[in-house]
Amino acid sequence: MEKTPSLVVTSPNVKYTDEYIYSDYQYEETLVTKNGDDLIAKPIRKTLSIRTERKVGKVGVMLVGWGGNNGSTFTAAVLANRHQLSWNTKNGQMDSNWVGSITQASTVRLGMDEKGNDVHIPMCNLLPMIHPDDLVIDGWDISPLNLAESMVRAKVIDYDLQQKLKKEMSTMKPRPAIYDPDFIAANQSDRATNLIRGTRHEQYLQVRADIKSCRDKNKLDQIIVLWTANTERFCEIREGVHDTSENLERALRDNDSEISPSTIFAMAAIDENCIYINGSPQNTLVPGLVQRAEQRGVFVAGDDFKSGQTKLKSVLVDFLVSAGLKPVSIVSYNHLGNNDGKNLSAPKQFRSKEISKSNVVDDIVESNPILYKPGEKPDHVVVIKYVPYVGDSKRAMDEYTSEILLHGTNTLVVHNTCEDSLLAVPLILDLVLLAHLFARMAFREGDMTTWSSMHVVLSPLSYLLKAPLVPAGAPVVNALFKQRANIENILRAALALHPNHHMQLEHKIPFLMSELHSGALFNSPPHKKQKVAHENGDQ
Ligand SMILES: NC(=O)c1ccc[n+]([C@@H]2O[C@H](COP(=O)([O-])OP(=O)(O)OC[C@H]3O[C@@H](n4cnc5c(N)ncnc54)[C@H](O)[C@@H]3O)[C@@H](O)[C@H]2O)c1
Ligand SMILES: O=P([O-])([O-])O[C@@H]1[C@@H](O)[C@H](O)[C@@H](O)[C@H](O)[C@@H]1O
Repeated sequence: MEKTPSLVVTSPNVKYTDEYIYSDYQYEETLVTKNGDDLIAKPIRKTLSIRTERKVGKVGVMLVGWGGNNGSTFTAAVLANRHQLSWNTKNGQMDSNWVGSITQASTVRLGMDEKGNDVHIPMCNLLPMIHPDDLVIDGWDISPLNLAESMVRAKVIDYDLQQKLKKEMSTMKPRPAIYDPDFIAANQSDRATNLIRGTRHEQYLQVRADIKSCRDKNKLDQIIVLWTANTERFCEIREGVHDTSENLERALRDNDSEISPSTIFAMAAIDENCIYINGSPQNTLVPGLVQRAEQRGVFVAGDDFKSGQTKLKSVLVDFLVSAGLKPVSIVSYNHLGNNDGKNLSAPKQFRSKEISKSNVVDDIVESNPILYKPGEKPDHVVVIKYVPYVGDSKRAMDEYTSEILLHGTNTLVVHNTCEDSLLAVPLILDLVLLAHLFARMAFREGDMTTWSSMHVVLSPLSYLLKAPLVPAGAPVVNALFKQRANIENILRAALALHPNHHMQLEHKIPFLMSELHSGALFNSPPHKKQKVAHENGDQ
């Protein structure tokens, strides 16, 4: 395999030590105030110091729902890439890859070369990240099947590749899990034979013990617990139960029936100092759990992988509205035949998914008061049907109708067929890698003496999630390219690189064009030092 480019930033504002990358970054924003009908814009600038831990350590990912289509496919993908497996199909020999992962298969514009052409770098080469091959995988499932049997059941991986993975995956067996028939569809009961018995508190203790045993057995530095089990119904948030960390803990000890399995897993993860990520739409991360995460400084993220139909929606609606066109009707239909679709065929579980799939246009619509009056929204319908025959091959059909000039209309129709798990699994990898990276970053301003981590609710992961969880009071952003720019620019800031502005003035302003073509631009000294980046490391 060709050597991927490594990156060194030569700037007076970047300092590399053995332990950290330090950057001094000029964070700029424009503050706007309203004065009657006038808008007053005031640019501000803050000099931040950013510190990124270079050591990645040995990391485990513990999947809740490990035996599912996503869990077994994720495991297959990690192993296939680790062993650089190739396999035969009717279309010839196929090689392993991570297509669909932004960290492994997408690039970031780094800058321009001496000819003024853009230079791009793989996202995973910007800052130290876990290598997928090094991930230790473990997890739980209410189904007792080992991972090879789960892979066969999922019918996602090509047959010949399955044969090459079976032996190793047959040694992987999901740990018994927490099952509560009140939270997932009744049609899941036949799988539920691999269970942790006892009260909710006893189950919580067992999950903590599982995490400890995984950590000790594999000598892990960090574990990320990720929910890719079935969609649960929303839990009813109750005062005195879900509202504070203390009440949640008491309610758990009292075996309160409104505490869901996913909330128990999340609480156990947080209490074991493990990052917790919710790949499903239910409201696992109740207020008391977020408070607990804040108290303990443990990172959480959610909800619901943004893999296909919704991801496209967060691009199409952004394109339409930013083009001054007015989406007025959005109908998203899909059918699929996997177990996820079977679980979603139950009304309460579908409702969880309907919510996460429906809110994705709100921020885009609210950004344009020219087109939409306050509170006005497009008609928006979400339909999901379970059709066993098609299996994991989701068939999505969308219709977008927009008003155009002089009340004309434009209707876009999209048909999208895909193996749903092959779209979701790269997102699982990216969620793990990026959550782990953001957890290794710290920030301070001016003469602050202590470093501060990001807020424990990792909203930069919104790009990967349908219904992004954000810190209290923070705005929810769903527009896909704003979300991606958020990730890119945070990674760039950690290297004291300014956001990509795409102005390309070196190709538009004659004197800059001359500097570029004469080579003067490339020979100019780096900009002046803004602040010493702790010359001797962390003090
Ligand atoms: N494209 C996608 O596949 C996609 C996109 C977005 C969200 N999701 C969500 O990801 C989740 C998994 O999707 P999937 O296709 O792998 O579904 P799946 O049904 O194949 O896998 C879910 C697994 O979770 C297990 N399970 C159920 N309840 C459990 C519990 N309490 N503890 C442990 N295990 C439990 C089931 O036995 C099953 O093996 C679903 O909630 C789905 O809505 C999937
Ligand atoms: O990611 P996306 O394609 O918008 O949404 C998908 C739904 O359309 C699908 O029916 C469901 O089974 C998946 O879990 C996923 O949530």
